[in-house]
Amino acid sequence: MPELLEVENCVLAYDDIPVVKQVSFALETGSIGCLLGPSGCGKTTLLRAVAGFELLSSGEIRLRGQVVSHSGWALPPEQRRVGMVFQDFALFPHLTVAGNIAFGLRHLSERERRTRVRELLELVGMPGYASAWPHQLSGGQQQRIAVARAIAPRPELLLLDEPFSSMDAELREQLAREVRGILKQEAITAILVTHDQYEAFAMADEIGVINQGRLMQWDSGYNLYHRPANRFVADFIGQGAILTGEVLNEQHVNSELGIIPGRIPEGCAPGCKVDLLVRPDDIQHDDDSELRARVVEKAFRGAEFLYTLELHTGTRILCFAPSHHDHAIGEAIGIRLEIDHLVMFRQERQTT
Ligand SMILES: Nc1ncnc2c1ncn2[C@@H]1O[C@H](COP(=O)(O)OP(=O)(O)OP(=O)(O)O)[C@@H](O)[C@H]1O
Repeated sequence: MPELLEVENCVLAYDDIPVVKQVSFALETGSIGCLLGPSGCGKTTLLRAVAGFELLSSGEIRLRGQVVSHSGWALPPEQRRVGMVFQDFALFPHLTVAGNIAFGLRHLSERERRTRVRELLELVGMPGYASAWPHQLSGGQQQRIAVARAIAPRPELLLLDEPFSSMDAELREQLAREVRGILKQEAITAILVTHDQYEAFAMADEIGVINQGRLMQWDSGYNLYHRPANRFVADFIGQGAILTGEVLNEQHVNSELGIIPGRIPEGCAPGCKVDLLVRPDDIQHDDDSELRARVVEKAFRGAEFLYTLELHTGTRILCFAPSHHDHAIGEAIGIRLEIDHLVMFRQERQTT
């Protein structure tokens, strides 16, 4: 059985300048994917191509195995059974909440329409709001109604373009989780576009990190954090420091933090220089450890402090410590490595 959506070797260009370069990924029915990347990386352009608003320079897009876009041709958006939710609340101000949700249901009888609107209001947790007007709703409520309106006609695929970006970080994550629950209940396949990794983690099953039009890695949030495919993903996802190391043998590397075991990148002989990714959770504060580092910055995070520590070499690393370990700036504290998988990349500049 084919995947619901297949994007294969897609290239998109504006004025002959490619902004999406050879991107391929696939989504199974019921799965939520995310295109994540910095501003201008091409994620909206790619989403618009999936919707049918942009023409491909080359490549192919298939829905249920049927080609809907290929070089220079696109099945029009209204023939794709694709729903969309945008960043700015696109509710019709002159229609009530019920009128907005019913907008795409004109093919149904009056009774069926009323039943579906009631069902969706329940689903988005706003059963008493049928006759409210959009301006009477909060931003989060408006976006919930926008989602209800988009999924009312049961699209095969729902596309969400930065739907929560005008909200503050906490509400954004909460709404992303809620909308995930709604989509999962209705078994709707969806693609979210965002530059916010926490929103992506809260909502998506699979995330594609894009940089300058190229897909760097398509993977679960867990793997992007713990097994980044390259330096860009390692820097973009989560926090951490990059240390320099030198390969000692097939299993060990020598670094500013001592000799550490890890999987040596392919083609790296002893003596090869590598970059090591060290996450804040890889470093444990331990008063009894001989390895010490100086506190240069600290940020209170409630249960924890995020310490920026300087090693004797001058390199800075990050460390979470329970907030009852309240150390002063300038103090040298004991640290211990607790690295499960050491992530390392071959340094690009070397020739050996
Ligand atoms: N209509 C257009 N004409 C010419 N260039 C465009 C057009 N739309 C987008 N671009 C360019 O294409 C590149 C990708 O834009 P796109 O909007 O897809 O990025 P994005 O990752 O969604 O960014 P953002 O998060 O800022 O919306 C950018 O360099 C942008 O300037």
